[in-house]
This record gives sequence, C-alpha cells and structure tokens, in this order.
Amino acid sequence: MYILFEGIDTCGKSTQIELLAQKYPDIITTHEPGGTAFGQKAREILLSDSLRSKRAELLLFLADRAEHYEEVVAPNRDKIVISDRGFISGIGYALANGDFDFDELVALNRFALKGHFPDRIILFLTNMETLQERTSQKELDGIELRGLEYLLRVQEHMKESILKLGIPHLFIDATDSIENIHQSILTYLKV
Ligand SMILES: Nc1ncnc2c1ncn2[C@@H]1O[C@H](COP(=O)(O)OP(=O)(O)O)[C@@H](O)[C@H]1O
Ligand SMILES: Cc1cn([C@H]2C[C@H](O)[C@@H](COP(=O)(O)OP(=O)(O)O)O2)c(=O)[nH]c1=O
Repeated sequence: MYILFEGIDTCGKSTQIELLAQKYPDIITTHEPGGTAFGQKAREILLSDSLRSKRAELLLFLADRAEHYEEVVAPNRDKIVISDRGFISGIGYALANGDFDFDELVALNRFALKGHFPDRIILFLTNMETLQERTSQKELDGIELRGLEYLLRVQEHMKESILKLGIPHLFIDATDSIENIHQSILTYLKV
C-alpha cells in the first residue's frame, strides 16, 4: 500500500511518520523531494529556490518523483510505503506558484508515477497561528520564504485536489495534540 502524508511545512508530517516507524519497523518510510540519490541532488537545487523558470522547478520535482517511484515505491508495492510528501505537494505548490492548469498537472504527475497514484492520503491542515508559531522556530528554506499566505494557499489547493481526484483520504487537524493525531492515524490505517 502506497500512502502519502501531505501538508504544508511544519504541519506535523515527519513527527507522525517517526511515531509510526518506531511502532511498525516493517513500514517503509520515505520522502519527496530527496528520497533517492538523484533526488538529494535535485532537492539541493529546489530548496535554494534558485531556478528562474517555474516550469523548470516543476519538471525537476517531477523527475525526483519519477525516480522515487521507480526506486522506492514500485519495488515495495507488497509492503506499506509511507511517503512524507508526494504528488499532492507537487500540484498544490505548483498551483500556488504559477499559472499552471490542474488537469495538466495531474497528467504530468500520472506520467511521472506511471499511472500509480497513492492508495491513501493523510492531509494535515494547519492554520496561520500555528504556522507562524512553528515556522518561527526554524530556518526557512527558499520555498518557505515565499511566505505564510503562500503556504496557506498551497494547503487549500492540496485539499481541493484530493477531493477532486477522489483518492481515499483522512484530513487531520494539525493543531491537535501529537498523541491524538497518532491515534487518529492508527484508527484510519487500522494498524
Ligand atoms: N501535534 C503537534 N503539536 C505541537 N507541535 C507539533 C505537533 N506536531 C509537530 N509539532 C512540532 O512542530 C514542528 C514541525 O513538525 P514536523 O513534524 O517537522 O512538521 P513537517 O514534517 O510537516 O514539516 C516540530 O518542532 C514538531 O515537534
Ligand atoms: C514534493 C514537493 C515539495 N515541494 C516543496 C514543499 C517544501 O517547501 C519543500 C520540501 O521541503 P521539506 O523540508 O521536505 O518539507 P517540510 O518542510 O514539510 O519538511 O518543497 C514542492 O514545492 N513541490 C513538490 O512536488
């Protein structure tokens, strides 16, 4: 089973994935961008936000996704693979960042994933207050420096995209406690 943990920066994805990985060592945990050797190189370029072309940025995230699918997801279809981010980030950040068309982005991501969209998506939904509080605790990367309003627009695009695509999902209140969120996820995944 291929599961995405999705949401904007600091919403709590990594914290929850770490809890699951500790409890269920057989779960394969990974992330985008940077889940492969190629992806690590792509991640450096992408997080520096140094590309002039928004299309170049999109295509580099798609190349990371294609390599990640080939190297990490496809060989483990018989296991539980949880990825910290995936194509919903791809669509959400691109829609908030430039004049891209939703259907075009879906087609490009379908191509990168060889038609294999995730089986489940868990989307963490945060708010401005929590976003301000948590981003103030960290050094922001180039994409995060586009601003908190940008990130909240990304979040809206993520939510709309999941609903439009009809992929089975769970929306999480990212402002809830770590333990409550953990229990909600265990119940949803029936683990
Ligand atoms: N439910 C929560 N309540 C309070 N703080 C949280 C919660 N989940 C995560 N955090 C804290 O918020 C910060 C970002 O969490 P993280 O899991 O790294 O988010 P993401 O992976 O989505 O960027 C970390 O300092 C983490 O300890
Ligand atoms: C996977 C992906 C991520 N991104 C962005 C989201 C993040 O700002 C950045 C990845 O940084 P990362 O540190 O992995 O995210 P987080 O801060 O949530 O731990 O790249 C895209 O713009 N498009 C994509 O397709």
